[in-house]
Amino acid sequence: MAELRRVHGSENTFFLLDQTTLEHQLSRAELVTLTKRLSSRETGLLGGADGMLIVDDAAGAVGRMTVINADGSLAKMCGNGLRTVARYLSEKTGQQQFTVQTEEAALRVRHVADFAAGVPGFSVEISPVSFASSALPFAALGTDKIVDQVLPALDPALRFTAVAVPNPHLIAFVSEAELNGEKIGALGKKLNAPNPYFPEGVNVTFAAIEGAHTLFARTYERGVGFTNACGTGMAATSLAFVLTHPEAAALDQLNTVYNPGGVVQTNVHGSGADYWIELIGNATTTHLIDVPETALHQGRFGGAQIAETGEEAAYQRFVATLPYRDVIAAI
Ligand SMILES: N[C@H](CCC[C@H](N)C(=O)O)C(=O)O
Repeated sequence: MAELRRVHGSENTFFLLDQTTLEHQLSRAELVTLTKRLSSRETGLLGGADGMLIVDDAAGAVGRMTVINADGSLAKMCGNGLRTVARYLSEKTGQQQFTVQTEEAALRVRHVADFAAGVPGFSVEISPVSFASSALPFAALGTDKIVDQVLPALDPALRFTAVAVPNPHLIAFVSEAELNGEKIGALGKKLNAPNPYFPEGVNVTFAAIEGAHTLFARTYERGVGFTNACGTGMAATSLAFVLTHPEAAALDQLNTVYNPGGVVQTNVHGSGADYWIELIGNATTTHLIDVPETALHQGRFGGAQIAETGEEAAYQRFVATLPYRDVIAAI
């Protein structure tokens, strides 16, 4: 039997598979097929998911995380997912503070205080950060760097910031009303279909400034579509917040970022070419799932034995206490 876990950070939901526990590791092609089938919102397991997190061994780190989006594409990073992988590896090894190898970098993670009873918290490093057009990549927008800029090819009025952390993000600060408008969906679809501007796609985040150090963020994700939250998106948006709204945000200060699935805290550090962001939020395991290993190799999960952990009830009690329920209801 192999074990899958269903996990989430701010209800950005994944299946987690530790390849090191298998008799035979799944090939990349097998992982892609399994991810698409498990994640399907129509025919997937437990209502599908936003993708899959694969844990492997890594030299010089406690483990390696690979992220596969629901559509089978590879993601360079996943902030909400990394918190759940950090929790998994923390419980597996007994360590409270360590590094996890990701596609581009070994990132620091640590166990922090619970957000509420039954809602474990983890903090993860988001880096490396780049504004270079080659890092996202973007083209045909008449600029080498996008910081607080109107891009008429995309929208006549919004001011955009684009940053790789290292997965690609395009950010605009908008009114609360525009969080639930058509604009973010249309832009997300356009820039994640074949297009000359972001040839590899881009995660699109719209954020409303709710007050000093406080945002509400919504993301249309590359390889997925709308998600309840995007950790790297909220980290990238916090950096854009510091750079473009110095009256409301600053380096080395905690921000609170509400989202349709809950809330995280962020803290932007560094300067110039060397920013990094702390992302702090829940790391919740909702289900433990036993599946024969041979079935996983074939991309099947019929006959899976599923046990609920009870953590989702605790999480729901926690989010019921959060503000902005009206904003979420209107989305
Ligand atoms: N949800 C993730 C990001 C997934 C990134 C993916 N959609 C891409 O860049 O391809 C997060 O919490 O950071």
